[in-house]
Amino acid sequence: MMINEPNVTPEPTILSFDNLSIAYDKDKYAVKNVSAEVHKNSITAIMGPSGCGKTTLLRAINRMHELYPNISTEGKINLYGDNIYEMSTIELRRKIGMVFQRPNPFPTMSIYENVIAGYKLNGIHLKRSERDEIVESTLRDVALWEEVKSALHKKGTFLSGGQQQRLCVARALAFKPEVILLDEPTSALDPISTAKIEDLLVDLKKHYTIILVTHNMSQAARISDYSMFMYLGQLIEYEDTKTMFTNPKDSRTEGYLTGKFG
Ligand SMILES: Nc1ncnc2c1ncn2[C@@H]1O[C@H](COP(=O)(O)OP(=O)(O)OP(=O)(O)O)[C@@H](O)[C@H]1O
Repeated sequence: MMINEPNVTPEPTILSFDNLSIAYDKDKYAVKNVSAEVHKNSITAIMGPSGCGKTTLLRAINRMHELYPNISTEGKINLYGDNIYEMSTIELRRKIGMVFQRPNPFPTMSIYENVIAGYKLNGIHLKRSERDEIVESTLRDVALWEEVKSALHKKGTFLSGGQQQRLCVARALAFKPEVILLDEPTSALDPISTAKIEDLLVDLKKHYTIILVTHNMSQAARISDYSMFMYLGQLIEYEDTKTMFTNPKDSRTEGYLTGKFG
């Protein structure tokens, strides 16, 4: 398996989890006492068996988990030291964008409208020239511009699955967020589209911080700088990816990585 080499100097912290616990129902914790610091301009993979709390932890970072009715959250998440639970969700979601498992461009919107959908939904008016600039530069960032520049006013859903997912990454990037969250972004894609998304993420970490939930261990090994292993809601191990894959400290991490469960 190809394993990403660790960076020589660790990047500064951008985001920290401070004793975070989340329960969907009273006393039924999906995330338990998670404390960790996420490094800026790097890719952090969250791994672990089904139901271990990966998606809940990821959604807590832009407060999407609050959409569930009886959810309770204890502890804090800080972005550059500021508690995200004290920010407005609008402000927070401009700083922390999200890409989902299945490509989900807004079906009634064109490619062009999808890229700038966040501005429209937030009632932010842009001049035509500003819109054009954001659409072109963001589509260039996700390596989609050349493929779609003559079809900008066609529906986003007319694109292939891999192109649609790059469009969804573009939609998340249009506000120039600090952090991009991705929940198994390639699990619905073929190997060629998956490789393109992986290359894109490695390229994007120069300007953004990326947190990725993945079931695909080789993907985590290939592209992530840091790996978290979760089990029954707890963060069992968090290391640079090379250490995690070559020298896991906890027997549960080792068991997962060697395919004993998952
Ligand atoms: N909406 C919900 N209501 C109640 N319990 C939930 C809800 N969503 C998740 N859970 C529970 O919380 C725990 C963590 O789920 P979560 O989806 O975060 O795990 P996951 O590691 O992302 O799983 P998977 O890999 O299968 O997507 C599980 O026990 C799950 O059953």
